[in-house]
Amino acid sequence: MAISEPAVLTRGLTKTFRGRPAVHGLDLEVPRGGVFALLGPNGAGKTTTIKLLLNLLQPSAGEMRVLGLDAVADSVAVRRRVGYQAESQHFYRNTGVGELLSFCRSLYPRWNQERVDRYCRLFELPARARVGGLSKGKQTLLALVLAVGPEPELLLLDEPATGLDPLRRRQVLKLLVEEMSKEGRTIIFSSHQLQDVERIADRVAFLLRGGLILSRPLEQLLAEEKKVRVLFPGPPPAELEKWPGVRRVAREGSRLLISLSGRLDEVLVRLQRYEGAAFDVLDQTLEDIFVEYAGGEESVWEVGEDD
Ligand SMILES: Nc1ncnc2c1ncn2[C@@H]1O[C@H](COP(=O)(O)OP(=O)(O)OP(=O)(O)O)[C@@H](O)[C@H]1O
Repeated sequence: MAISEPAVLTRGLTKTFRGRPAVHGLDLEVPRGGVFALLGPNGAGKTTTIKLLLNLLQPSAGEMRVLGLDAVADSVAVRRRVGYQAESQHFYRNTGVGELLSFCRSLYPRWNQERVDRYCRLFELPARARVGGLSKGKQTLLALVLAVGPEPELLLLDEPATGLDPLRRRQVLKLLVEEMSKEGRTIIFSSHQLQDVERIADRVAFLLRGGLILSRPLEQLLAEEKKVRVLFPGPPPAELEKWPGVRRVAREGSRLLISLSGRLDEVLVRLQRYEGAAFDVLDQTLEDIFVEYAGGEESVWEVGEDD
C-alpha cells in the first residue's frame, strides 16, 4: 500500500434503507494522521458511514478504501488494522472485564497489553468487575480500551464521550489524541460535543442528509466562517446575496446579518463604499457554524425520518 494513500477515501458512497438514502453519494477523504471529526445533525448519516467503512453494513453503491484497502473485498484485513468504538455498547453482562480483555487479546495479532493495563488503571476498570455492573460511562471507557488494544492504525470512534462527565471527557480525549497522534495514527470520531471537537480536531467534515456539505481544516473553517452585522442608512444593495462569499442574508431588527464563507476582505471593501453603513464582524464558534449549516435555528423539524 502506498503510504500516501489517505486513511479513508470514499467515492459516491451510498446506502439506502428501504429505498431511503441514509448516505448519499458521499465523497469523503480523510488524510493520514491527525484527528478528523464527523459532524452533522441527528440522522445525517454519521453512524451509517462508520459502519460502512467497517463493512458492518454493505453499500448500495460507491467505493470505499480504508488504509489503502478495498473496504468490502479486504474487510478482514481492514478490521485487523482498525479500532472501533460503537455508539452504544452491547457487552455480555456477566463477563468479567479481565475475561473480556483476554478474549479480545486472543483475536488480534498485535495487542498492546501495557497500554491496556495502563488505561484500565487510569479509567478505574478493575479486571474482576462484571461488565454488566459498570456504569454507562465506565462501559464507554471499556469500549475505548478495547478499541485501542489492537494497536490500530485507524480509530473509528462513534460518539466516544457518551456518558462521560466533563472532566473525564477532557482527560480521556486528551490522552487518546496525545498518544495516538504522536504515534501517527488516525482518529475519526463523530460527536455532538462541539467543544470537544474544537479542542481536539484538526479537520472537520459536515454531513447533512447523507451528503458531505464541507470538509476543511478546523482552523481554516473558524477563520473563514464569519458574520457581518450591517446597518444600511437606506435600502440595502441589490443582489447582496450574490456578493462573493455570501451564503445567507438574514434580518436582525433594523440590521442585516450576512453569513460569509471566506472573502471577508472583499465584502468589507464593498461595504466601505456605502456611505453611512455601520458594520461589525462577528466571529463564529463551531456550534454557531453547525447551526448555520444545519439550516439555522429557524429551520423546521423533519418529521418521520426515522421510522
Ligand atoms: N438499520 C437501519 N434501518 C433503517 N434505517 C436506518 C438504519 N440505520 C440508520 N437508518 C436511518 O439512516 C439515517 C442515518 O442514520 P445514522 O444513524 O447514520 O445518523 P447519525 O448521523 O449517526 O445520527 P445521530 O447523530 O442521531 O447518531 C437515519 O434516517 C436513520 O433512521
